[in-house]
Amino acid sequence: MSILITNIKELLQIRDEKTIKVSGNQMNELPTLKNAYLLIDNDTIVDFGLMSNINGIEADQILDATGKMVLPTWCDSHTHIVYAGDRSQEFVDRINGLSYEDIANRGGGIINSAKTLQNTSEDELYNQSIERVQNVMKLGTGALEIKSGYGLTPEAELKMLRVIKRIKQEFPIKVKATFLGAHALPLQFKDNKQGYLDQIINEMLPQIAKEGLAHYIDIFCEKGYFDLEDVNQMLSAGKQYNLIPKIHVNQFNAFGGVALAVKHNALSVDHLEELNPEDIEALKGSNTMPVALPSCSYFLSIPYTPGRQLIDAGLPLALATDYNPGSTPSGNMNFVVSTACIKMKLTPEEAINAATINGAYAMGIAKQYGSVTKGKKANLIITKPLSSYNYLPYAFGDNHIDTVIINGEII
Ligand SMILES: N=CN[C@@H](CCC(=O)O)C(=O)O
Ligand SMILES: [Zn+2]
Repeated sequence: MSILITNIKELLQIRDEKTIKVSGNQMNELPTLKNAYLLIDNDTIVDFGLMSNINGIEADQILDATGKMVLPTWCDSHTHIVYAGDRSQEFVDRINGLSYEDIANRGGGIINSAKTLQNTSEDELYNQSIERVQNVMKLGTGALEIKSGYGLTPEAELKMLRVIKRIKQEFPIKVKATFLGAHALPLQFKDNKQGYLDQIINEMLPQIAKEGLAHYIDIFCEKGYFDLEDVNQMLSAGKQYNLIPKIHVNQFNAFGGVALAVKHNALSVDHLEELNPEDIEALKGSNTMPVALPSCSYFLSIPYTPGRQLIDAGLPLALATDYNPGSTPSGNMNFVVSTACIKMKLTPEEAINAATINGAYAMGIAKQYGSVTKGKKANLIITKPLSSYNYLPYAFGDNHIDTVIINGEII
């Protein structure tokens, strides 16, 4: 099956196969082609160019993109999209004055979601999760990193990871799984943190490795959750099973987690709402991608990651949703891109780079996703007719998407 997209007003994010991330000033460059065509063969982008050179190209299906933009689908490198139930009551509690921390301290928060998930069957968890996956695909997301971490027992963590595996097998969207056993301390280990870490290391990790259920390992490095010593222990244990680190760090407090993650050669450091000059220094010259989650800042009314400062320091930046029931009940990457421009002062070029090629890098898939490149997967958004690509982040909250193609399939 081949698809030819013709008369594209502007084809965005065209790159050669060597570009796997963009940093600093390069982030403000978005290579494009005006009045273009693009040819898909099965699941792959095989050709693109100017309409004036289209002569003789044929295909099974023609899509006319007059007035429309075509760009790579979003790569959402940080989600918790597999969860059970919701926490809308906690949302109301926060409106009425409780803080996120107050709610966690009285047994709500992550522990609340874990309780619900433990009492939900694997099939039911799958059904609730795929509804969200189908929605984000329609919103233009073509790749998803998905974390465990709402199980907090060996059975429930494995249940989450098996659901992620099933999603990976059943849907055209690219999925990468991350094991986040160290997301919070379960109540039964309230006074025995090492006991829980031992359970992760001795019971969960070997089984996860045996079933090939995860690619990455994560830990919530935060006051009241897990400290630097725990991070060391967890990331070293993960390494024994070839799990690459991607960590939650600096959401509420900055105390050296970024440098430690870099020392462990983490693929990404995510959140960074609190950032010290030492953190920026630690990231310079590393292979670690800083990831901002602006919808989380929006929803919790916490500071936005100082993305401008990171980019101005010559660093790369990726954007992701953090889709989860507690701090970000939304998987809309279009909103993330708008919010990064409006609140973090990224330019549209920087935000699009951060949500495509750099997002792909932050989930280890940049060789096949994140740009319009011959040989890469045919994951594309065709917009409605737009005056320019600036209109995408500018007119926030509206749906500007006409068609989504994932793995060569029209969604
Ligand atoms: N910060 C830690 N984990 C999630 C949210 C956890 C929750 O409230 O359920 C996050 O990335 O924001
Ligand atoms: Zn998260």
